[in-house]
Amino acid sequence: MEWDDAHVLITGVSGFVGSYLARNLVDKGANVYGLIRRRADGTIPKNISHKKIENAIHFVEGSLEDLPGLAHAMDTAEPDYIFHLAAQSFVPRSISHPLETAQINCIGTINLLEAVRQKEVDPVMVFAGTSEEYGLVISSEEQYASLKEKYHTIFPDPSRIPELPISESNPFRPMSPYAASKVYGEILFRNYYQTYGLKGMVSRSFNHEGAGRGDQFVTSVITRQVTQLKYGETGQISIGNVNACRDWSHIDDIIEGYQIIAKKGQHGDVYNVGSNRTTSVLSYLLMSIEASGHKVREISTIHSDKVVNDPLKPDESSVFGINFEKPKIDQMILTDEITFDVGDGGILVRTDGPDIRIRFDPSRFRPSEVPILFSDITKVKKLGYQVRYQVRDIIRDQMNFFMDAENRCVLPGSECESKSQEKKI
Ligand SMILES: C[C@H]1O[C@H](OP(=O)(O)OP(=O)(O)OC[C@H]2O[C@@H](n3cnc4c(=O)[nH]c(N)nc43)[C@H](O)[C@@H]2O)[C@@H](O)[C@@H](O)C1=O
Repeated sequence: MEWDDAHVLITGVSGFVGSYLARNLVDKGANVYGLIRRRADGTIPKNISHKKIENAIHFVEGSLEDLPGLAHAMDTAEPDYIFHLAAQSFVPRSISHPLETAQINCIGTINLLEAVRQKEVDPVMVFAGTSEEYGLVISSEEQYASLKEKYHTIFPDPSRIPELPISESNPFRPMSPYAASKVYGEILFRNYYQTYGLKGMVSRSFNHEGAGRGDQFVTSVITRQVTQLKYGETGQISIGNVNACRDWSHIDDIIEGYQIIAKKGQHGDVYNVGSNRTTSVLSYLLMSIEASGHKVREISTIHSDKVVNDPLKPDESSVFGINFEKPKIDQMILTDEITFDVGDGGILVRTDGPDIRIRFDPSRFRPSEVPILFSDITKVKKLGYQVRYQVRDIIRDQMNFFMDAENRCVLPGSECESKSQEKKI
């Protein structure tokens, strides 16, 4: 894709996605401008120094909450393209800090659009929307009945069951302040196109992961702990809801998706970007254990008597009327043949090496949960999008990242933390 000499402004350039996208666009010859908050201590964000792009991009100091600063960024960058990635993106944080989330994700987005409108620049803009906007997706009649009992009302009522895979016309049922803030942002983006003619498009990206993914997200939570276990730095793995199923993509696929939408998408339109598969948190964990060198033979719950032999055995039976490759344990979770809850205490994993103990940590369970995400990506594929990576590729990259002891370290104030201090400019 041609990016030579294009001026590209990225909000959230120091984040996980922003830094991958910036590296990729620099390699393709773009002039990349990154909106970045002023850092009193003059340090370079870790994601930027890891990607070795501190001298390859132009930093524009500013924040989404500061409209004059954003207007200045337009003058400096004169953008042909804007990727609006900056956000408070951690769902539990939005539950504990809803106002902060709204300030950054809602007010920040309208500030950006206002800066573009008032400055009369004319960039093509891509908004990082999310599969969380779909939120509560109905996967079976039984699940629908139990959700009705729990929430009393499901709005809007499903027009088909299962509502899977999720296409762009699925209804919004956001389940967190984060998800609601993204619905606001995307509708505003589309509204600014309809009302003012701003060339905004929306990528509804499903979960995307890779080396350097934020510490708090489940794929990093898992691969870090599995690596720590390998090095004898921990005795067990702590986790929350292992039944949740996600459509995990490799970050390198998702950043191509953003670019394809920018170059080939229709202004004012919306595109799912995902991998058209779904995998449980439990499978991600078991696959990570296998990636660390131990074949998984059997799992059994600690405080109850649920047992599954050979849980990662490939299964190609159809679920939701769709044939797709998944492990046996996911077939069981997706058809409600088995579910795990806090009362089970955890899971003992028998491998061809040591037994591994997984503890269910009640503080990691969410008060409102999105049970399943599984994308229909027909629309973005028509623009040329392709899924190149499997879930095991993501796990491999994350495990390799955590093989480096500095990357594994998260304990504040510890010796390894001081060694991994961000570089000074
Ligand atoms: C597309 C979307 O993708 C991300 O949102 P997310 O799906 O909430 O991502 P996550 O990695 O925090 O959780 C995934 C699942 O994993 C379960 N889970 C179990 N145990 C732990 C656990 O210990 N930690 C976490 N974080 N999750 C756990 C948790 O309950 C949930 O069901 C963000 O990028 C968001 O910005 C976004 O837009």
